[in-house]
Amino acid sequence: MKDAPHSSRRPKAPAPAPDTPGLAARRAAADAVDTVLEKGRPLEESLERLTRDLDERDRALTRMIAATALRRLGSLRALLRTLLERGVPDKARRVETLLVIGAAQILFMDVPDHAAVGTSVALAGENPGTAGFKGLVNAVLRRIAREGRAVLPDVPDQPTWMVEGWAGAYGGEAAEAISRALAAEAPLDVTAKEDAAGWAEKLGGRLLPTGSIRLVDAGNVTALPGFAEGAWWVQDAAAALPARLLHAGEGQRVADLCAAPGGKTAQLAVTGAEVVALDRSAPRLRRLRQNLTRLGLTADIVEADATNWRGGPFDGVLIDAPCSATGTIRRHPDVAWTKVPADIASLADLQSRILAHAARLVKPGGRLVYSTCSLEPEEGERQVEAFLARHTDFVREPVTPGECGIAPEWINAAGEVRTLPTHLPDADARFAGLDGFFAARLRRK
Ligand SMILES: C[S@@+](CC[C@H](N)C(=O)[O-])C[C@H]1O[C@@H](n2cnc3c(N)ncnc32)[C@H](O)[C@@H]1O
Repeated sequence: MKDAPHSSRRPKAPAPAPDTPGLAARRAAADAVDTVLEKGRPLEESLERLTRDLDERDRALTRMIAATALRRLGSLRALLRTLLERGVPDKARRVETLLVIGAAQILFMDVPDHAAVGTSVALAGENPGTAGFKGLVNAVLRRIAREGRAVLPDVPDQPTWMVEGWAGAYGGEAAEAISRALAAEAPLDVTAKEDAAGWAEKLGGRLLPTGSIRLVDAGNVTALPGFAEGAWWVQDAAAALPARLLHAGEGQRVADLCAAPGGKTAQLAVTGAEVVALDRSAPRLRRLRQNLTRLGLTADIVEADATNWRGGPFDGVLIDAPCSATGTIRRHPDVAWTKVPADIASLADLQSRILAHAARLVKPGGRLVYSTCSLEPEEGERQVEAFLARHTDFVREPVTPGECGIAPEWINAAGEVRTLPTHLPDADARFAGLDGFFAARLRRK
């Protein structure tokens, strides 16, 4: 296809009527995608601000469009490169965003093509810098609507450096499969305070071998049975494993050193152990407090830095360390585009400082569980190797197959948990997958 003329001589297009159906949602979605890509800000944060004045339906539509566009950005950008001889105009990056959100709706969402095309064209017309590209947006999106998914290049949806890193860690074929799995939407997993089987039935979900409950097409989470009364909380099935590995219980004192917003603190509190929930972020601790209140659980909440906090000693310490979160791209597709390789190195440095300090808080004979929701070995396997080389008073306590419902293929040769988005396959793709998590259990001699 030839690019439409990039005319700047055209008269400025009139602003569309503010009540064009669905236009506000698309504008917010485009703004959210721009904020993620240009400022590196998390999608959730942008959505909260940009959808404040929208009704519930439009908020959901905005979220779905922005998330789908970011989830499939690699192949959508490749598609645009094949369709635009001269590429996306450099001075009008917004044009690319309007094409990407339009194509995401046409190819991956249940939205009438004319609505996807019309709204992107209307948004192009709103801005003097993009109004000259209305014809191009219209022509490209109409062609995509005509040709459908057949024209989509089969390339990874995440940045090349990321996928190459996974190929180095897991092999080329596995990396391709991980990349594909991360481009799928994740199911909703929840952890029940008690009676997981009963709640699985009441929620119409599946009880997984690990004890988590998996739901698909769940809709508004807060409207589900048991939410208001605090019977369960949202937590990916893989994210629920590290706290279980501590085997905390009554009579024990345990510390959750990177605790907010409290998914793992809640798991530890349910066991009857005395729990210190520490985090350095006050706003995130506010969410932790709200979550524990809803669940009717208690913990000693501490705002402090885990690299120098004085406390303990504890029978068990959990470090769910701050990380690149590349294992959660199914749920947070912005992560693929807000992280750069240098982030991995600086996060690895923080992780090793937290680990080194946490070692001092563990009683002799006590356990230390270190976890990250990252696929990067620098934040998992390498981190633990380096820790053990420096701390000869700690040894690995290998995870055994079947323990906590953990499948043998989720355990590496060293006895650490390494889940991948390709794990827990299912004939019904909506039920498949796990977040990519790493968890090692260590014991102080
Ligand atoms: C992966 S999140 C924890 C998620 C939490 N464990 C859960 O299951 O809900 C990492 C947390 O580490 C906190 N954090 C980052 N650096 C920290 C530090 N130096 N000391 C304490 N907490 C820190 C962040 O504020 C963030 O809440």
